[in-house]
Amino acid sequence: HRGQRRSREAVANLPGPLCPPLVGALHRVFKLNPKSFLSEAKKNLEKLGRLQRIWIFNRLQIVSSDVEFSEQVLANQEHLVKHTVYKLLGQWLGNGLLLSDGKVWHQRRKIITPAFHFSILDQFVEVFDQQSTICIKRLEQKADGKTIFDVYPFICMAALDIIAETAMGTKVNAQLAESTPYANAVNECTALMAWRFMSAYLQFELLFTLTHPHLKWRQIKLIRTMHEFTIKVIEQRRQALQEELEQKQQLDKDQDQDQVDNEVGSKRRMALLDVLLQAKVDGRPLSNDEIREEVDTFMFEGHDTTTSAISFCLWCISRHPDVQDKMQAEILHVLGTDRSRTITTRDLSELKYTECVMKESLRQFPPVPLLGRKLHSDFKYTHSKVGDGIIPAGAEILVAIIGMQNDALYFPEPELFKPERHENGERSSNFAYVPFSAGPRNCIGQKFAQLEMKMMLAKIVREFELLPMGDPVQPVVNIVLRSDNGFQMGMRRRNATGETK
Ligand code: HEM
Repeated sequence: HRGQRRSREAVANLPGPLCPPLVGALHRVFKLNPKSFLSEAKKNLEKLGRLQRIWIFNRLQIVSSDVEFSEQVLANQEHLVKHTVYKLLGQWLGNGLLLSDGKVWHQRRKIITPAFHFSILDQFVEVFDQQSTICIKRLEQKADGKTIFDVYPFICMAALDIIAETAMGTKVNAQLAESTPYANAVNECTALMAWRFMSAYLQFELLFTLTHPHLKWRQIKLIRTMHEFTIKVIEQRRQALQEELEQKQQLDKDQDQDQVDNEVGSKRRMALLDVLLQAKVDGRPLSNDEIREEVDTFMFEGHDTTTSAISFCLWCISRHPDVQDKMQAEILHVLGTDRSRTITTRDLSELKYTECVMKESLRQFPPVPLLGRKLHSDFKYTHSKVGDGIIPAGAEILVAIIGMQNDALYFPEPELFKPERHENGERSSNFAYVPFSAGPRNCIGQKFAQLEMKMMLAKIVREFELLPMGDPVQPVVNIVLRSDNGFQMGMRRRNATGETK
């Protein structure tokens, strides 16, 4: 009780809604759902300011759209434990990089970082190119200039194919008719988790189990399907690597080095999984289960976020013909008229305006709209407006990326879609724009995601004119940011020089 009083005193300087003793702001929580979340948050922001404290029972939540405060949270090297809400994903992702903390996270982050090295990502660009081509073929059926459709499922399947092939080196054919049970399970499980995330009580495993036993059973089955598949792939890759190593040693004995490299090195593309198989922690390799947790984490983090990012960006492009024209001219200039030519990392690096379009869409619609930490010790902060203070151990902090990136203080007229604001890279604070987070727990897949996004956007805009047809997006927070009514648009094919018929 005394601890409670101390905590309440510690944050008394921060504004917050009325929080009666015992229950706290429970009345507010009942009002929240994914649809109301963003509008309620906006109302609170206008009423209470950028930094707020909210008590729910005896749990303290600090909600920050305040760049000065968020910077200190994100850059902090000690407070790296995730918010309780992330536990929802625990049975699927285990101790993978997204959820782990402490020593496990430190060690894993260190050995996984080289897996995202430029030389590895460079090989993946070929996969991005090939899978985007399949995506375009599938979109053709809708591109009659008249049909209104939701682009989301098309992008989602392409993103799933991309992450499976790059993370595991295995095709799952989500985009083709004969998709694997694994691809279906990832898709269904992601949807189930997003649905559970929508409700305050379904997030708790016990309450979910008690109220929806059939869905709990389904969840167990889906997770088992995914885990069995991932483990099988890991065992196969481990064996293949071993065989290659033996073959290389044999060749080494008889031939010169150049020939060995040619025959073995060029055999196949590395997958993120191969890097994990060769990694060692304190002299020992990772176990199959540890590797599985990481591969599952890539599968989840690496397709849901990019699908949201690409879908929102395509929708923004469809609603801004002037932006689309400028982007299309750049794509034509850099990639030329031969659509069969393979697109390289170098080509992508020259698409400067396209990059600004991506940045602007990630600003307005960040796929990860909020992120959260749980404090295991007191957190001291300094602040030019509310003064210096302490957030007590046990509290949870939510950093509202979406709030900071749509703040007129940092982005004048934030509701306007203006890629040009990123052209000279000027920003009053680096931490006002953090779609991939920042600091020690930032997104390890940032470069991967940017290359994938650029490839898909460039190829789709080169092939089709996106038309402003259908209803506007209705952003909702479903783990990642999605749109409640999909991403509606029309499309019309372009000829090689970019004109539409
Ligand atoms: C546009 C796409 C993406 C966005 C906006 C995004 C954003 C983020 C953000 C904001 C975080 C921090 C989460 C937190 O603090 O709780 C994060 C972490 C992470 N992301 Fe991404 N991400 C994207 C794509 C990817 C991809 C493609 C991969 C993998 C291939 C990936 C893998 C991860 C992992 C493993 C973490 C946890 C890192 C750690 O805690 O050490 N992400 N991402």
